[in-house]
Amino acid sequence: MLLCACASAPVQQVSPRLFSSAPRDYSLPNDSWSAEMRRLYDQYDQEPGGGGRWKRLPSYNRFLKYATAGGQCLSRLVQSRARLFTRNIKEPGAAFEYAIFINEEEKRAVCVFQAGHLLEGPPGHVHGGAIATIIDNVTGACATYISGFVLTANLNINYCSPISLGSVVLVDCAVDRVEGRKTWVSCRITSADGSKLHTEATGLFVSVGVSHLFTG
Ligand SMILES: CCCCC/C=C\C/C=C\C/C=C\C/C=C\CCCC(=O)SCCNC(=O)CCNC(=O)[C@H](O)C(C)(C)COP(=O)(O)OP(=O)(O)OC[C@H]1O[C@@H](n2cnc3c(N)ncnc32)[C@H](O)[C@@H]1OP(=O)(O)O
Repeated sequence: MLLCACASAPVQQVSPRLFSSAPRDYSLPNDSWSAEMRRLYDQYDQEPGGGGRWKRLPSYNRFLKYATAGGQCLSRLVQSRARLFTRNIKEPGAAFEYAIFINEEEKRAVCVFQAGHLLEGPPGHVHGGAIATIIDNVTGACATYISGFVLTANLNINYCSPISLGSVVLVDCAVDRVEGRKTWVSCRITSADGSKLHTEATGLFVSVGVSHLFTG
């Protein structure tokens, strides 16, 4: 648990700045991307403000940047070293390469995901925990976009066929229902051409105030 003894600090005093002033956007193409990854990315990527159906979500390796105005609840050391799980390996292409696109009208999110060699589970294939991670990330982004700040309350996953290391797959999510604080999202991972089903999942996300993270 990362929260320290000062978890009872008044929430108003916790004003973490989101992202650094010039953060690297990890969702942009890099040299490790295969031609297939690039092709799918181009298929969904659209000009900002162009009125297209899909909007790419930028992706940074940290949520909180240590700022003098905030940080009462996490130690300076923890805050300065905290990194988003999916973006904490520096070598391009080694782990999670992905870009998430949101379709607000359809309440959908699609992620193009290239699974790197550090994600191995069964020989030559992606670890189930890594698959759960990308599902949590994409369904979480979809729920956040529709319902605001949420936490994952429940995730159910059926692993239908293994995903080869280095391959590119599509993670396709949709918000099924919103009821009060609860948002249900379903998800399918398929091969890039959609012909093969790798994984099916459903998630329940519960809306919380940011203060929930500091008060438990
Ligand atoms: C974390 C990153 C967020 C960053 C946000 C910033 C920017 C975002 C931008 C883009 C986002 C991009 C990507 C997203 C990235 C990553 C996503 C990762 C998300 C995670 O990795 S997140 C970590 C794992 N997650 C937890 O660490 C949660 C631990 N947990 C709790 O913090 C509480 O447990 C909580 C809050 C879930 C509920 O607690 P609570 O006290 O607020 O509410 P309560 O218990 O009353 O439940 C209210 C109603 O939900 C029902 N309910 C609750 N739990 C249920 C369950 N399991 N099954 C079925 N129903 C359930 C109740 O039955 C009731 O239903 P009803 O109202 O009908 O009675």
